[in-house]
Amino acid sequence: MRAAVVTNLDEKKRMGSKDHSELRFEQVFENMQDGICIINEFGNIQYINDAYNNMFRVSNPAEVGKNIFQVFHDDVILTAYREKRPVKGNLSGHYSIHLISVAASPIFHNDVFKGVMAIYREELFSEKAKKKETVIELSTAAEKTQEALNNNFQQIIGKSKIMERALLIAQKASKTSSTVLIRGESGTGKELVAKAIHFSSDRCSKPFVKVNCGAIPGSLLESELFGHEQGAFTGAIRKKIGKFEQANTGTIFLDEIGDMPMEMQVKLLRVLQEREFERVGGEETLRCDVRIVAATNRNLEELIDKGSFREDLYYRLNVIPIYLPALKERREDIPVLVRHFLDKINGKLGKSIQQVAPEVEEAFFYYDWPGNIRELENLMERLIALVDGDQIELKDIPSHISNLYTVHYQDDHQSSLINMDWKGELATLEEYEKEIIEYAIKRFGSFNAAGKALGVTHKTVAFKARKYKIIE
Ligand SMILES: Nc1ncnc2c1ncn2[C@@H]1O[C@H](COP(=O)(O)OP(=O)(O)OP(=O)(O)O)[C@@H](O)[C@H]1O
Repeated sequence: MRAAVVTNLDEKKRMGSKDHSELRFEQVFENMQDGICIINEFGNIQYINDAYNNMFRVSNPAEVGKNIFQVFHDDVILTAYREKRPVKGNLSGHYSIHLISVAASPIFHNDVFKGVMAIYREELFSEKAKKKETVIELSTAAEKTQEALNNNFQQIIGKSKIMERALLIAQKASKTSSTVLIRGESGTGKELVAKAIHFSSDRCSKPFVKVNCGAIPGSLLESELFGHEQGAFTGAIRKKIGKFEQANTGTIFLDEIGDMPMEMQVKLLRVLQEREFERVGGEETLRCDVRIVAATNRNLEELIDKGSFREDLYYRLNVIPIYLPALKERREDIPVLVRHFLDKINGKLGKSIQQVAPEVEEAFFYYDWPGNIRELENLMERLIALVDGDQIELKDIPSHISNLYTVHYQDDHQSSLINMDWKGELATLEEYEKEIIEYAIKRFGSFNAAGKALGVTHKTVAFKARKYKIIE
């Protein structure tokens, strides 16, 4: 079966064993103008072609191997995967400057589900697109340069393609009143983006109200969101206006939405659907005109599977999804962020640290930043406050980060095989392979990252690591 051959294509390509029919498939896909994405039965991206990369402004090594629930916000492929049936649809128009139609089909081999293949087509010449020609031209220009982001978005630092793309989508979203769901690990800038959306929208002079749905106990959240009447419960001494009323005509930012208790999710769903609610203990139904921006660092799809997040609410919130990449996914932004924080924090603390030493920059580059930009910002503030000279040196930074520079420096200068021609002898191919696999795992810290650097899948790295007894 064609599709079954296709699912194994990328894996086999990487394992170096493809037959002629697979090669032909690959050539066909690479030359197609339609974007192709193939995911396996576990939802991991197995293959994407060049057209897909161009359409979504992503790159193959960064995307392949990731799980669709982490990177995709495309309901068509997600539904085809979840329900194992063919699904057709359009992307909402926030992914690209053009309308993109998607056809996703499940792949079965001997009746066993093997994954999904999706085809993406930009409807460049459709009547709809023609009418929007001017808008498209403007958007094309906008996509090409960071300068096209307005002031609010320019405060959000990041030159990487992946970040630029997220910000452009957010800026487009700000021009609509649709609900936005911002996803990303803690400290990736979700709140910053939510504010930029509000202040770029035509509601900018109206209130922006934030609610941290994870920090407020379930019992209090209802009155926090919708308010209460006097005497509604013990302690309700006077009437309270809730966040939805406060945000009327403006924007409400529902942070940590994944932590909202189930019973509140039903109530929120009603507001999303009907734009109305009652205060706790009240009879009167109040209407509100509020733009909703929600954010989460949780995997909502997993929560839905576990039964702790409502699927209907998920679809209501996920109208315009925006994914903010972790800092380790956009390491090329680290120098520009460091520069930004040097300028910002020097000003705040009245200091004049000029720069970080090149070794520090290198150590920052190798570090994974689990706390993302918040962690980098806090560290820069600490360093700027404590360092006396005009440069931040390797000795100034925490050892768990500076050690990375030392390890890389030693690796670069002591790799025995790379410099082993002292006897004029070559190692066997297997010996080279063992050393490079060992080196990559040590250097990148995970099979996934090592695989990306070597251009193979994480499974291949794990397989070879076991084969050479690098790990048990
Ligand atoms: N791209 C960026 N440029 C400049 N500063 C940034 C950027 N991203 C985040 N920050 C800064 O990092 C800190 C954390 O950002 P923010 O609170 O928006 O993250 P978050 O994703 O909402 O985090 P959490 O999920 O923990 O609420 C803030 O001080 C913010 O100003």
